[in-house]
Amino acid sequence: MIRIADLRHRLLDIPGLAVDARHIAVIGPNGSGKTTLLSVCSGIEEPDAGTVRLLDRPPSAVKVGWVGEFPDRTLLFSLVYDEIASTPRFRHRPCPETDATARAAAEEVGIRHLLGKETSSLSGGEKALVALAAACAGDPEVLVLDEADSHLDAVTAERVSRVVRESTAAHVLWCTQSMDAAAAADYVLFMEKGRVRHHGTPAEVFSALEETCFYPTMWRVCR
Ligand SMILES: Nc1ncnc2c1ncn2[C@@H]1O[C@H](COP(=O)(O)OP(=O)(O)OP(=O)(O)O)[C@@H](O)[C@H]1O
Repeated sequence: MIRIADLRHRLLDIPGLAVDARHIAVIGPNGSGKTTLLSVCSGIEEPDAGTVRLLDRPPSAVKVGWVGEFPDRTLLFSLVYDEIASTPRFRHRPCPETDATARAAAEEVGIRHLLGKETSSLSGGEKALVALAAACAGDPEVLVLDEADSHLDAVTAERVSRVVRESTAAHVLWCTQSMDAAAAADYVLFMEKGRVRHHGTPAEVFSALEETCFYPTMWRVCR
């Protein structure tokens, strides 16, 4: 369960919200506060006021895997292997376990062939996959993806969706500009000007957005 109460942070103004769904898509116009909400829910930023609880705990007490919109800005290490291994290393896991975890995460995301490469030599999409592998290597309880699909071709985006579907995370908070991807979520939050304007199942939320550019293309085609 994700619970938000009296949350105010910069433009965010969310009086109350309780979501008991696994795959939650966060959508809305540019500048509506999606990244800000994800940052607060991940514990990256402390809210100015109010509370966020993930699994009945503050975000700082939850294992959160974060995949940002611009992996260029968040990858810390020069080697792909070290980037993925950094997650278990930061948790002081023993070396053999760290090695096995890093290799398994790379395998899961389909980038084992990149393990020996320099992160600076990767494409944008490859960097996003490395960031996802590093997030998965932490065995996250909550996985947060901020437009992680924005640099990916359709096949790679599907691979990311599969990894996310198969992850053991109790919640996946996924901000996306792909309304077709959001339509496949269990729950959708539509943000506007810092507020959650609509929330519910994809059918509930998109029925309110039918005349806007936020209506999924696949649904429009199939109507
Ligand atoms: N560190 C910051 N300090 C002050 N204002 C900020 C900061 N980060 C974001 N903002 C402002 O908060 C608003 C919401 O930004 P945010 O990145 O959360 O929107 P978004 O919905 O994720 O947008 P996009 O779809 O363009 O990524 C924007 O107007 C932005 O300028």
